[in-house]
Parts: sequence; structure tokens; C-alpha cells
Amino acid sequence: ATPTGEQATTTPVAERFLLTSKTPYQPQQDWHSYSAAPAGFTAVGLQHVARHGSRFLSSKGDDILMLELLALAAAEQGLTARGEQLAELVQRLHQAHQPDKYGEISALGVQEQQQMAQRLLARLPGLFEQAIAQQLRIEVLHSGRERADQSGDAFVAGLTAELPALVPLLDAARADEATLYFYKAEGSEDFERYRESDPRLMRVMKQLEADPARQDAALAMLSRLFSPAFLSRLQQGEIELTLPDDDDAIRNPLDAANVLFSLYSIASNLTLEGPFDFADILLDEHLLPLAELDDADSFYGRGPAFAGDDITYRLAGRLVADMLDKAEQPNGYVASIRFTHAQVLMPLAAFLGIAGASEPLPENVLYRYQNSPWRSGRVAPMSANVQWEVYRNAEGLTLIRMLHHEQETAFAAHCQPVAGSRYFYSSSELRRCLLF
Ligand SMILES: O=P(O)(O)O[C@H]1[C@H](OP(=O)(O)O)[C@@H](OP(=O)(O)O)[C@H](O)[C@@H](O)[C@H]1OP(=O)(O)O
Repeated sequence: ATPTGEQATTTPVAERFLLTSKTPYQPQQDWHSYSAAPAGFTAVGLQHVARHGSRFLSSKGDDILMLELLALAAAEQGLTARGEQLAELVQRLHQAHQPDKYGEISALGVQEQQQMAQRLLARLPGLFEQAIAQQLRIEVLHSGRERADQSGDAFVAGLTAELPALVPLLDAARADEATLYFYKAEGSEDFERYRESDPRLMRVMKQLEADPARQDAALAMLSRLFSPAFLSRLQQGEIELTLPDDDDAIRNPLDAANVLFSLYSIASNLTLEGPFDFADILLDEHLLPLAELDDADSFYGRGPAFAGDDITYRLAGRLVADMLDKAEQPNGYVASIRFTHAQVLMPLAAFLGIAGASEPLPENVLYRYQNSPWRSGRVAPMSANVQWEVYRNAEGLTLIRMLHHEQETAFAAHCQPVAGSRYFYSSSELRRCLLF
């Protein structure tokens, strides 16, 4: 997959971010190729925010529902040989989550975070040596949820394995819901209302689910696994599988296909616990319409969404203000490192105006892969991150260079970099162009 854009026709389907928001992390640029800071400026700080690393299923559910559907089919001799292969695979995937790995980061997730920390030290060695010499501290913040806290631990382990002298400089990790869980914290009532009942959102999601091509892909996917007799029972609404404390359910072929898509995509995060290989079971051409639906759900639910309305990303302004304040007033800290969720990294990228992550759609244009560059696999893969390197000169001017998944990235077009540079912005310009 190309970090900047996607050749719609030449990129193999498998590279079209089929794993959507479950895409494991890859750094998008080698730091050796980063542009040099303007003359007279040295790195003095880092403001970092990352999604947690690759993980297990966020909660029990999709595994249980699929096991129940497969058992129901098996009891009616309604499984094909491939369906029996799937049943064995899903059983192993379920077992890998026991006794309670739901919501935790996986071994791959630990690796992603540790290696990101090691690349940070490799690209800014002077910054951390200076911090040790001047006893500057590192603030560690997370959303309050386990996988975010675990990711902070992995990142910190990556730092201290290389530089043990950092250990006494690290604050104890603490939750900061206002900036790292804002979509659920107080003040998020308008956003909650949008998610639950906005008529535009309800309309577009209903349209996308009803799309005949998507319905056909779901049926084609399932017809490789279940007998025609069982599938028609599912189509007639004779099968209803629900969960006690979760609104996920299987009532029709699209529900079943979406549950299968969720298991297929999370398997990519569990390669070190697995392997859980869906290659013989699912075809990319059936997965693509489901990935598009999942991306649409994220685009409208926590991405740029509808042109002229910032309801889905307005609250990210709290985090941007926190990052900017701490970049300008370090108060004895060299870095703030933050660990959160896709529900923060998606709106943050929209708020910052990052190209490919911030283009909304007019209400009368439905999200499709053909008419939007937005892909959750590109905007918020696992371990997605925004890093602001803070530079200062002898006059005390503060510049910020942004990295998005470790790629040099411009802020919104209406933010002006300093003369003669593409990626370095004064903090006062960013305050003007982002927060006013
Ligand atoms: O895909 P599921 O249903 O697990 O959705 C998760 C979110 O995962 P994502 O869809 O973003 O890949 C999860 O975000 P994460 O960054 O923590 O992985 C979120 O915390 C969780 O609540 C689910 O989101 P939802 O919107 O509540 O379904």
C-alpha cells in the first residue's frame, strides 16, 4: 500500500486496506530521509499521541456469535467442507482469547510500540541525552482503558531498555479522559447524540447496508461456507443470534458476513498467537465491500463525515490545545507520550487537516472507495500516531514538525510553515490556524 495514495486499479485488492481499522502498524517513512530543521533550531521536546498496539477482540461477542452460527449449521448438516475448516479456525481463535484477553494488546502490539520507541531514540538521541543531563521528565498519559495503558508500558519499556537512565525521569502513567477519551468524557453529549440519532448518519448507513452489491458479496461469501438450505433460513430471518450484554447480533446474511469480517481482520493482529489463516476461506472480492462498509462507519462515525459540520472531530481540539500548551510551556518536561484509541486518532487527523484524513463529503455524496481517499487502515491503523517534534532557537522561537505514523506531514493547508520550510511551523501559527 502506498502511504500517500492508492492506485485504484493497479494496487492489488489485498493491499487496499482490507483490514480497515485492524491494519497492523508500519512506519510510513524512514527517519533518515526527514528534512533538516531550519538553521539555529535544535530539538527540545516531543508531544506524542498514539493508538494502542495490535490487539485481541475488543470484547467477547463476534467469536461467540460465529461459533453459535457454525454450531447451528453443523447440527443441520449445513456446513460445507470449507465451513467445517472455518469452524475449527474460529474455535482456535476463540480459545486464544481465553481466559480473558479481550481488550488487551497482542504480542505484535507490544512489538509495534517497543520498536516505535526505539526509532524515536535513534532519530533524536540528543534530545534524550540532554533530558538526562538536565533531569527533564517524561509525562505518560492514557485513555484509562487497559490496552492503552499496556501500550504505554510497552513504549516505555522500549525507551528504558535503550536508556535505563530515563527510568527515574518517567512519571507514573495516568489516565486523562478529557483529552484521550473525549468522545465518552463529559462534554461529549452532542457527539453521543450525533452517533445515536443524527438523521443524516442513519440515512447514509442504511443506504450503505442496503446496497445490493454488498448484500450479494455477503451471500457469495457465506455460500462457500453454508448449505443453500441453511443460507435461505438465514435470509428468511429464521435465525436470530444475540448476546446478553451487547447489541451485536446475527439476524441476516450481512450481519453474519460482518461478524466474519471482524474475525478475519483481528486475526492479522494475532500472528504471534496464531496463525489464524483465513486465506483459503474468504475471497478478497467478497471482503472489499465489507471493508468499504466498515470504513464508511468510521468515516461518518469518527472521521471527517459531512462537509460543513465538525461534530465528529470538534472535541479533538482539547487534545490539540494540550499538545500545543505543553510544546510551548514544557515546565521541566522533555516529552508527553499519550496512548489512546482509533476514536481519538481519527478525529485528530481530521481536526489537524491532514491530507487524506480530513476531506469530508457533501451530504448528497455517499462515501465509497471511488469518491474518498479516506481509509481507516491509512488514517488509524493499530499503533497509529501523531508526533510533534518541538524545536527551539536561541531567541526562544518554538517550531513544530509533525509526523503522522512517522511520516513528515503538513498541517491543514491554511496553516503556513515557516519561510523556506515545508514541515516546520511556529507554535503561534499553529495556535492561530488550528485553535481560533
Ligand atoms: O471493531 P470493534 O467493534 O471492536 O470496534 C471497537 C473499536 O475498534 P475499531 O473499530 O476502532 O478498530 C475500538 O477502538 P480501538 O482503537 O480501541 O481498537 C473501540 O475502543 C471499541 O469500543 C469498539 O468501537 P465501537 O465504536 O464501540 O464499536
